[in-house]
Amino acid sequence: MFTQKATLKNHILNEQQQRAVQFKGKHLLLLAGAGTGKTRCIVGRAAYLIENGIQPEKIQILTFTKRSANEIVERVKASLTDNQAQSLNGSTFHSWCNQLIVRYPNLFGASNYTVIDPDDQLSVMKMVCGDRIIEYKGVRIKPQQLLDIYSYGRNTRKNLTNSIRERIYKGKSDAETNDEIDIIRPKVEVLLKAYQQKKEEGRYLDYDDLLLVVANRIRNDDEAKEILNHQLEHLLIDEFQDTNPLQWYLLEPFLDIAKFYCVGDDAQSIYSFRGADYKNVHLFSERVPDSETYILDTNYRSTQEILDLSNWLMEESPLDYRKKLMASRGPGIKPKLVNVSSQWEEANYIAENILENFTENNKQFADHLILSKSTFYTKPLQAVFIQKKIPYVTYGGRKFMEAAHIKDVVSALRVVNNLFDEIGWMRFLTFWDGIGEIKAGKYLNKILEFKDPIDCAQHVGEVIGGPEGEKIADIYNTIFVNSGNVKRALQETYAKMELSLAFKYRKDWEEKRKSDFPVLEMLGDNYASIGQLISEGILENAKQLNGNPVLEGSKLDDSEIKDHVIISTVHSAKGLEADTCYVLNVSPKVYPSAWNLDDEERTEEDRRVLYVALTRAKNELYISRDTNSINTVNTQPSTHPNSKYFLEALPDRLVEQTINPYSLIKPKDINRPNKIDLSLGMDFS
Ligand SMILES: Nc1ncnc2c1ncn2[C@@H]1O[C@H](COP(=O)(O)OP(=O)(O)OP(=O)(O)O)[C@@H](O)[C@H]1O
Repeated sequence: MFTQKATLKNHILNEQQQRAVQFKGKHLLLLAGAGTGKTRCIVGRAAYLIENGIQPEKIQILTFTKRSANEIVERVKASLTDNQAQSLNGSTFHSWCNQLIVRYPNLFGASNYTVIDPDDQLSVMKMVCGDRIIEYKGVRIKPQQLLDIYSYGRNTRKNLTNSIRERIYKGKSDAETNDEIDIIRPKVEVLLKAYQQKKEEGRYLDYDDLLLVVANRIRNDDEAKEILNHQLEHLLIDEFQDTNPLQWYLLEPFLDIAKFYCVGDDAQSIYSFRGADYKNVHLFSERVPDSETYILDTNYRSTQEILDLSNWLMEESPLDYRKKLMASRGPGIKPKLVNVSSQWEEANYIAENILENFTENNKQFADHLILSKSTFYTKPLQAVFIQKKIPYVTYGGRKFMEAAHIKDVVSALRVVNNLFDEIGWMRFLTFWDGIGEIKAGKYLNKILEFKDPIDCAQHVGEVIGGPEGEKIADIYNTIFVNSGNVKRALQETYAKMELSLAFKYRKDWEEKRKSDFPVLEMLGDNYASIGQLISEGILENAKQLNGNPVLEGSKLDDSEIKDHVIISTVHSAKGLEADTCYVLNVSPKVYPSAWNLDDEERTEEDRRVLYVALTRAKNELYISRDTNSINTVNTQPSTHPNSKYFLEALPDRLVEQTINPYSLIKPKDINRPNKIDLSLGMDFS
């Protein structure tokens, strides 16, 4: 019987939510609008299952970011007593597959493989392009784009021709594009096959491989199904609208193993560029026998004014989202549409507004969330915040394990973990002064002839020779001896590399990088083996390490523990909410993007991006836009019928329109432009 205590302790549920949490059938799709309590239902469902006797380790929560996985698991733990949910597992798709591979190395046949991150993938692809210079020169596509085509094809399960069309030609299908694709397709094929070959030789798994390795095994091997059948009972999947065909290919065979609890909102699908297919939501009942669909439609986050604007935006769409959110909280303040004339002006008005809220309105910095389509656009804002001493963090930056100095140290561990890890060796060897790529390549050829790590430990010093050889052999041996104690291995390695690291990164060693190594050692303490650190650590964002947050760009960040404003891309803001939200640059040519105008699907995705942004606000919503671009549209409405600017037909009643009160006074110009003479200024004699 369902225990009221657990669910009521931390989250009150309405009738619809209660019914969803206590679902008795086999598979459920919980289809719900923004702020209607989807996260609350996932948390409640996990708590409900555990309270009703399901072992927590047989429940797997799948989310799109590590952050939301952690948040959900923490909330489940907090809602139960006696550490009941201690072993509950929440992870991303990649991380989950990786855990399965690590747990069953023989079953999945991937022991001794090294997981490579996007930077490493690029290194491999660059090597391939260097080896296949004729094909590479013939395609005029950058190595990163080749990887995009490859990953897009695998994630969407589209063929090479269509993947090239989508990634390189933005979906255009005119005759000219067809001819071009026909010419480059065979060369791209050669390069991608060489990339696959290179992965095979180095025993590398890229992120997509993790999913494919697990999916193919479970699909084709009854023994694998049988084993997992005993391990797993419930799969709780968040943001189901963002799953892509590859993820569905992975999930589908699990329908026989576990009960699915999928939660999603088709109006918040914003990942089609990564191959997400929100039709996974629409096709759910067809694809999943024994499934039911429940709906949640009462919004608890925002006031009705904020929802009226969000509802209007979706009603304007040619697609029928059938979403009309009603606020349980009732009316509040109208959203403000602030017209600014430059990015700096926008940044200043937001900063002033936040400071005013902080000093006069009793709000905290953490009550403010700033949303932008791109991180790049937020740079002036960050500069103004630094200048005005407003504490902030950014979401959507470089991850801890991807920082160069961390990768240097980890490369030493990688080569001990996998003797054939060419990328690891190249990084580790070239780290040392006096060893360039050519020398490193020569050493590598010899190193690859070693039989095993012991052979390598004994002879690597001779292969390299000189003091460098001694250092490398010393580090290799130290790690080898300490391979059962990851923290120790990291400590020793760092101690032996510290001087060289300090020299290599002398520009910002003290201020930025040095303090990351205690963090790396703490990270190491969480892993039982070096292999696990490498494969999982590369996937995990160390941002929330042992509850000690780490700043983007990898520095330990004190302000995270204190009060701070969050500056986030809309894509990283899924699931976030704040009292006051500022949505930056809601201008023509941005919503939708100028280059998406002739593509309805992309335009609609931009609409959903804006919808996600607007629905983050609880009480106050500020939307800013650049007056210069508005003028362009307003003066030419008839010549630009396809401008499709989302706010073009915005009814006055939905917003309060203001000119930035902090705006710089504009100089008064004359009406008609003067002519200029460009033949002046040069003496041709
Ligand atoms: N039954 C309820 N009573 C009171 N508050 C609720 C209830 N359900 C949800 N809320 C609150 O509403 C807000 C939104 O809930 P939640 O984050 O679970 O929604 P969501 O559907 O996951 O949102 P989104 O998809 O937009 O991120 C939260 O502040 C949550 O605490």
